[in-house]
Amino acid sequence: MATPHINAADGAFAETILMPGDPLRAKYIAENFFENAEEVTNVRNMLGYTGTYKGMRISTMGSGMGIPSASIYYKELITEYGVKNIIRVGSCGAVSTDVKLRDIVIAQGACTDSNVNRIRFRGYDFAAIADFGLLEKAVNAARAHKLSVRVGNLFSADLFYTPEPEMFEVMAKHGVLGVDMEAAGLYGVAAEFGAKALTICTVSDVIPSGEKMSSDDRQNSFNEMIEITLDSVIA
Ligand SMILES: O=P(O)(O)O[C@H]1O[C@H](CO)[C@@H](O)[C@H]1O
Ligand SMILES: O=c1cc[nH]c(=O)[nH]1
Repeated sequence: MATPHINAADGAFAETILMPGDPLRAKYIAENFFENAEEVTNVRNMLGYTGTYKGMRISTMGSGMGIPSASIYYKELITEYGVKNIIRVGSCGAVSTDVKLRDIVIAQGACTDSNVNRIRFRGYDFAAIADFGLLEKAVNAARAHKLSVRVGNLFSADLFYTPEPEMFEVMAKHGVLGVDMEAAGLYGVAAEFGAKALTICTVSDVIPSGEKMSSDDRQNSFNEMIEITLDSVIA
């Protein structure tokens, strides 16, 4: 039922939902990839839509930026709307020049400087990992599209503007592929409330070289990632 943050009717969401941080990317996904898309929620302009993709009922909704915002929507979608599979379709910053602008990164796991998973896991370190079935299907869909993807660790940061930029080198040394702000929180919420989760990101900037996409590109140009994701969920 409706919550303080989601004003959709009961049953308004499909079991599988694609969640970018940006609500206008959710609108773009609904308008350009779904058939019969209908807006189902708009509290705070955090837009959500349900339609079909190749005959399968599917939803998309923005999560906002950062683990605290996104965790509210992830949790309510699971516990109040029966959502079973959440796939974050985000952007990330590469921490090494081996990872290029527009590369697609699938987060098998996510490190973080956020305390949320320690709060929910009684102070211990929770290994924030993707659902293997969703991950495997996404990799297979990328192969079918003849697109190479990077699979590995992201780092979900609380601060976009970090006071500790030297950490990017430490991350690169440890094989982290990029920085986002939600994946580790999504994996923690999914584990706590019994849903499946995956994060797929397109590299929107390369931190060591300073290359970056415009906000318009981040909103409207992630078609390859969206196609892989949608084809993986109908597989
Ligand atoms: O493009 P989205 O999905 O919002 O993801 C990334 O972009 C935002 C920061 O600019 C953060 O939410 C980060 O995780
Ligand atoms: O969270 C993010 C997303 C894109 N680029 C970054 O540097 N950080």
